[in-house]
Amino acid sequence: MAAQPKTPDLVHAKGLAVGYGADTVCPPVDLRLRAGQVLAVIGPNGAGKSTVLRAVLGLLEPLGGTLEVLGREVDERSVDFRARVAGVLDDDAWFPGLTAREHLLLTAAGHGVRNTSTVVDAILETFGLTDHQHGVPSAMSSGQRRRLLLAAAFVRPRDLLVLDEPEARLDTSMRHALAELIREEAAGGTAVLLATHDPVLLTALGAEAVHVGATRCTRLSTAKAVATMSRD
Ligand SMILES: Nc1ncnc2c1ncn2[C@@H]1O[C@H](COP(=O)(O)OP(=O)(O)OP(=O)(O)O)[C@@H](O)[C@H]1O
Repeated sequence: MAAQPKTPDLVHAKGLAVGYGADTVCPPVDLRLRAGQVLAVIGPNGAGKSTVLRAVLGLLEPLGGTLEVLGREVDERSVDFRARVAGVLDDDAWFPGLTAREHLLLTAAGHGVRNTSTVVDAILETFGLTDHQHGVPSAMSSGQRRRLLLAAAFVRPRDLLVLDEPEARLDTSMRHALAELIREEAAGGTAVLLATHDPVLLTALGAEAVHVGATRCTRLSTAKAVATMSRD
C-alpha cells in the first residue's frame, strides 16, 4: 500500500518564547496544528494567550524557539501569508465612514472573492447582522461589532483561522452558532487556533488545548482542559 502523504503542520512552534521588549510573558510553548484541526490555547487572564496568537499572526517577533506557519517562518507581509491566514484579535479597527456591509464587501473583494454581494449577504445572515448592515460600526453594540469582526474573517478565504476569545461579548445563541461555524471550518480543512475562556465552547469543539501556565505550557485533552479551566 502506498504511504499516505504526511499532512504538513500549518502551525509548528517549538519552545516558542513570546513577550514584549526583551521580556517573555509565559513559559515556552509548543504548538502543532494541522489542516482540519482545532487547537485551543487556555490559561488565566494575563497568562500570555493573546501574545502567543499575536506571534503566530506575525504581529510580534518570537523572542526564542522556532515558529513556522504554513511551513515557513512567519512573514505577515507575504502575499501567501495574508491570503491564507485570517485572524480576529480583540481590537476594533474600523473605517469611520463605512457601513458594516461595506467593510465586509471591502474585505471580500480585497481577498479576491467572487460574487462578493452574495457571499456578504450570506455572512451577514449567519452572524445576525442583516438588519444592521447599513449602520456604521460606531453605532453598533459591542456584541454586534464583535460579530462583524468575526464575519470579516469568515468572508474571506483562509487555511488558518486564528481567533482570540471569539466568544467574548457574544450572546448564548451566537456562541452556539460560533461553535457550529468553527466545527464546519475544521470539517472543510481549515486549521483553527483559538484562545478561549469558555469550557462550553471547548467541549462543543472537542478540541485539544495548550494550557499556558505559570511554569510550563502543557498540551491537554478536551476533558483535562475543561477541568483545568475550572481551576484557573
Ligand atoms: N503591548 C504590551 N506591552 C507590554 N506588555 C503587554 C502588552 N500586552 C500585554 N502585555 C502583558 O503580557 C501579559 C500577557 O498578556 P496577554 O494579553 O497575552 O494575556 P492573555 O492570556 O491573553 O490574557 P486574557 O485572558 O486576560 O486575555 C500580561 O501580563 C500583559 O500585561
